[in-house]
Amino acid sequence: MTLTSEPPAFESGPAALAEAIARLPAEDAVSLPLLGGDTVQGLLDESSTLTYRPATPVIGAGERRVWQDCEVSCAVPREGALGACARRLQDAFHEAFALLSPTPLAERFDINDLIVQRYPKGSGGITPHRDHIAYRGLISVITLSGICRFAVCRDRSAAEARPVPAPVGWLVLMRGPGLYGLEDRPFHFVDRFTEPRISVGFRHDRRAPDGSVATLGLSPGG
Ligand SMILES: O=C(O)CCC(=O)C(=O)O
Ligand SMILES: [Fe+2]
Repeated sequence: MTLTSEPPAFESGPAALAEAIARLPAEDAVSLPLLGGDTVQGLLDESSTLTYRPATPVIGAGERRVWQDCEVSCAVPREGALGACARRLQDAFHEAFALLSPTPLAERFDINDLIVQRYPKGSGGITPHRDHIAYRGLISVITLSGICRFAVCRDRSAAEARPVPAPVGWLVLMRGPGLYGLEDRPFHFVDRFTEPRISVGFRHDRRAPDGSVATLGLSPGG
């Protein structure tokens, strides 16, 4: 039986996370350093053991079409390093929420959706899109390796693209519906893969049955 992994240390504390969250109504997405090299390596090691499938290359129809050029793994074990990172992130967000008044999110928020994405060098990335409406509150993406451009933009044509730094170990934090009572979702995209890249996304999916990664990840009696 595998032991549940220890939670990682974060390079940004609750105050820095709170400050980042408070900027989201105006900026749509912000980023900050989160994980040191050893932690990133542990997550990379685990990510290399997962099973991947090609992302559906085209989703949506007509003008709403989105192209995706990556592999995805949604089968992330809850008891490993990625699960421990999700739990730590969830706790850190709640510590940050407690520092902010009014509260940024007046609804349940737990991280119950983990996805690892692998993009080859030269990938077409993911064209401008909005994340699914079921992903509420805060959307987190941590870069584990590689280089690309992550940008927020005004529409599907990538108008007014504004890059959000996403170096290895950094958290890109994007607002999801419900944050500060805002229900719209920012358009964003990833492109310019000058190196292969691996990212991990942490989200709250309103459609998921009750039970966050935090609860699911606990070993019996733990
Ligand atoms: O890999 C990333 O940085 C996240 C890309 C994205 O926007 C998504 O998967 O919805
Ligand atoms: Fe997205």
